[in-house]
Amino acid sequence: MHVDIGAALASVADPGVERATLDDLNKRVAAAHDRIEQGREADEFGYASLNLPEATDADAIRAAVAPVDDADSVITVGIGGSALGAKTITEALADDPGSHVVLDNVDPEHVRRTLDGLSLADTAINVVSRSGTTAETLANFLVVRAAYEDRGVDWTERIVVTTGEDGPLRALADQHDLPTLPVPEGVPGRFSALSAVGLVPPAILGIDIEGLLAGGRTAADNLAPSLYDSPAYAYGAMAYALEEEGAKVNAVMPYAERLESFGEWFAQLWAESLGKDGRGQTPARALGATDQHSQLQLYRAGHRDKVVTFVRPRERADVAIPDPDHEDLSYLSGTDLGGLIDAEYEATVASLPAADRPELEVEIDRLDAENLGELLYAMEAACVLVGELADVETFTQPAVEWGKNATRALIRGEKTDETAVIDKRERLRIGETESL
Ligand SMILES: O=P(O)(O)OC[C@H]1O[C@](O)(CO)[C@@H](O)[C@@H]1O
Repeated sequence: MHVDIGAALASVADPGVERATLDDLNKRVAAAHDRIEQGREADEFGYASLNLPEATDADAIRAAVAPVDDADSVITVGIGGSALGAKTITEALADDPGSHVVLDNVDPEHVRRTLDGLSLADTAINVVSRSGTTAETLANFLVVRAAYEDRGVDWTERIVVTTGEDGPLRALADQHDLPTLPVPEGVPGRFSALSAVGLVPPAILGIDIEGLLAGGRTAADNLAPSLYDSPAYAYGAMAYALEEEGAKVNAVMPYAERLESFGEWFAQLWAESLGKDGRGQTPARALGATDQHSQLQLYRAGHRDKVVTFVRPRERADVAIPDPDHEDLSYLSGTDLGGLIDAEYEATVASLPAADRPELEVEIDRLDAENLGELLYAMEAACVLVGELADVETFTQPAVEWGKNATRALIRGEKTDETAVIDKRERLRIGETESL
């Protein structure tokens, strides 16, 4: 994996980072690296995330999924970091990405349609919740369990549960003596892709989880006291410096359909870790080449408050473009789709500095287990570095609790501080809808 930060230097971009500023920042990168390494050595809460490639027991995961690894499909019931890592990995690496469906929302129509579309006898259930209490996950699990029972499929024979030591999900697993895996100690969900939290569906679907962990180890080995020696820290330091210069939005634009969910995973990692104390880059999700025809106008000519992060695998599949039978399409003759998307990548990447806008490039050799594991780990390490440089609480997410408390009160019909806010919310309704 390599990162190219040249097009975000102030010499070519606004906002941009002066080389001297970056060199000064590198002194703080060295100190942050020491703090991170100290946290890793002590397996400190949060920093333990960066020990997963060594700490994760791939054999234990394979043993836990053995009873269900003949399944044609997997349904993951989880949300946030308990779903996005597995979703990213299977979308990128599964022979059939459609063999992993993820219920990470409680939209009744979507849940019903998803369950109706599955042969439950051939589908393994992967339930994941670090806390074991998340309402969406527990509600969806109860619905999934009832669907298995309604169709006469013994759900207790088709399930793996990954959860913490306490909570209703752990109690349920113990009650039914279900195969369980522990969530990694001291690792927030968004950092847990390279643990059982992210690796159970890949293991069931025959993906090389050992290769993912090896890639994570490669990225870990490449952490260094200088950003000029570490792709992960180069990315993190430049993203931080760009935010300081006004780049409040980080649009992640992978040029690979199978990395679309990577953008969703990155969004939680970046937003939930760094959105603290009135700061944090807003992660925008884009996809190349598609969003050249959608969001690129804004990235090139909108507010000077963005950096675009391009991600691409160098190796591409060969899909020939048949000779065109119209002279206006003669430019397509002799190339293939891989050549076309790479030309579009080069053109779009260059179009940002051509409009003196910053962009960062992250490149992997190919989309395989090792390279994806390296990419995931590197972005996690970059995020931890930004948290150190920004001096925020990278590993907690207190701001999400208000909504959870309000939801529980509304469901229970209780009057709380939160429901009082809901009741007196400022409204100015325009238009008519039928009142239910
Ligand atoms: O794994 P759990 O405890 O169900 O939490 C799911 C997600 O919800 C959050 O706690 C936010 O509410 C995320 O940090 C986490 O990934």
